Amino acid sequence: MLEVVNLSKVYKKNKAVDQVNFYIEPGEIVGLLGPNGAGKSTTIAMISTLITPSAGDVLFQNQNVIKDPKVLRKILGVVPQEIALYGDLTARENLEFFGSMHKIPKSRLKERIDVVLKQIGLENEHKKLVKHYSGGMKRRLNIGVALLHEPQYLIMDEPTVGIDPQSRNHILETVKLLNKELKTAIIYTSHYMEEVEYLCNRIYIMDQGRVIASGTKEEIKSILSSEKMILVKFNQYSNGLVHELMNHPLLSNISVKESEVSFTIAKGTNFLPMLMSICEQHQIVLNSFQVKEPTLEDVFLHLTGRALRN
Ligand SMILES: Nc1ncnc2c1ncn2[C@@H]1O[C@H](COP(=O)(O)OP(=O)(O)OP(=O)(O)O)[C@@H](O)[C@H]1O
Repeated sequence: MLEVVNLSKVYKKNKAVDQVNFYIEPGEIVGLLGPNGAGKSTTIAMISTLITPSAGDVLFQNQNVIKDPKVLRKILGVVPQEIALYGDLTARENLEFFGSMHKIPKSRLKERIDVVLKQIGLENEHKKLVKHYSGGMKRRLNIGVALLHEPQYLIMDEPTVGIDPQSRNHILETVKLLNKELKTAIIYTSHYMEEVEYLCNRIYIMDQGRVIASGTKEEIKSILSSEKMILVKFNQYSNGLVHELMNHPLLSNISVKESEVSFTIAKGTNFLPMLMSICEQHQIVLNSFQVKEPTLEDVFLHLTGRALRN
């Protein structure tokens, strides 16, 4: 098990990471979800022993890896957020270079490179210079580099930022496959809640350096179990009606998108008749009234009063 205990990083007065605790067991996919600046990358950099914590510990099988990172480096692969590749080399040459840095013996490295190129779907593109790759292909190769030494644990820092949908799907499926077939444990950071919801067994939601919620998807969503989420659509946008809903004492977490309004309300409240009469006052037609399942985004909004994506 890999574990972080009361991990903190302070830059001058800014607490980038503030007493974060979490763990990942072998074979799990754990999500680290949070908006830009939440502290995900800093947490990962500390686990990867790239930066030194201001306080707290990183433990692998109860051994402190900050003091002695050798064991961890053998079993951990890290996919950084920034693309770290050489544009004037081909994919194969990049893998050869990074493989030699990991001190993988030459005979074994060739075999590993062939396997990795297949895993990342670049087996037919390995002779191209990386500077001629699309953004998505570079992202895939960035992942390949981290897979060369067959890590049991893999950390992926926002691996799908800024790429085309096809490459994004390929990366999501690669993550699933690595976990299913090789039992690789994966820490997946993202601010795309749908990715984390799709991939992860357990999730930690971070905001402003702290973990503000954690558990399985179901456990996290049950934070909202005393409330129901409602989405209503009107025939047109009305300033007066929106103003009235915003100030309604029974509603919270109101979000308005043109003529659609979503909000939460205590379970057991029959709001429909009240809404009909508000619509009548403002001469607006209610086109639909839908009770929806909470998402991780809704939980984040509930806990912080802000949307996950900015
Ligand atoms: N080297 C640094 N010096 C000073 N402040 C830093 C440094 N690195 C990060 N920070 C600050 O720490 C906070 C957390 O940043 P971090 O990059 O860990 O967040 P994040 O959740 O990974 O965000 P993103 O999704 O944008 O990568 C931010 O306020 C950031 O400005």
